[in-house]
Amino acid sequence: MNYLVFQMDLEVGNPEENRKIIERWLEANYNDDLDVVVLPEMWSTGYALEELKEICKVDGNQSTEFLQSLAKKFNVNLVGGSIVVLEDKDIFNRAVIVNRMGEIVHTYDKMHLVPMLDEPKFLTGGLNQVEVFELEGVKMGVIICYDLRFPEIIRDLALQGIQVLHIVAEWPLARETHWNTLLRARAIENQMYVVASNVTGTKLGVKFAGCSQIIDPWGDIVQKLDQEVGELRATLDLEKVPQIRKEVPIFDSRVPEKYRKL
Ligand SMILES: NC(=O)CCC(=O)C(=O)O
Repeated sequence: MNYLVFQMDLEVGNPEENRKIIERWLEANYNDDLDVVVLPEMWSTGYALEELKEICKVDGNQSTEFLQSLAKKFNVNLVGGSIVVLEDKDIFNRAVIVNRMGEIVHTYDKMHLVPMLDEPKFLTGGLNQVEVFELEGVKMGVIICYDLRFPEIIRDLALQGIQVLHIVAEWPLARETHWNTLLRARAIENQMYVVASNVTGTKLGVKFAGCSQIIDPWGDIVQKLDQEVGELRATLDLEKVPQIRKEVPIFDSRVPEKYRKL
């Protein structure tokens, strides 16, 4: 499965410009045998939290429709990062997954809101549990940034059978060590591929970590960026998932009846 992951430097509060950045980037980096393209968290707006409601009202569904037309134009599946969506009075931070035909196959609203970035003041946490989606017959999951700190939901996805976990993020440089460590831990403890797209650059006084990366089910880093704008390009060898789960059979060794329900 051939992946292309964008590490983006976005324009805060400017969805139109960010759509142009993504389209130009994909035009420059596209190739015919691509299966999945991954974008970061809140790529259309960044953390323009005070303006989000107004942006949502003016911009409407344009970013969702953009993802759908992009997928069709380039004949590629999109883990389309996340975008903000206004529903009644609530703003959700929503990951959108689109297949090659431009059909939305899955959405996920960020469940855990980040106090350090003031999210609870402006956003509503997702109401639904995490669910699996399929692209090209492969079971996958997506979570959003701070969710990475909550292994419960990732185990939930692993037990639902995912082989690839996507993390779309705007993770600050101040906590870069946490980012790198938790991504790797999630790959090792769940024996699955982890594909992480983060932003880079300094926005509204926050420097973002970059460090987008792909980690295999053994915990080895397949590819990783530093702080530059750029992309990861890698082929995931999905045979590794059952191989490693056979070699170290943690899913067979689990004793859930002994675990306290938290
Ligand atoms: N955008 C985010 O969710 C940032 C998460 C973060 O800063 C952290 O977990 O630390």
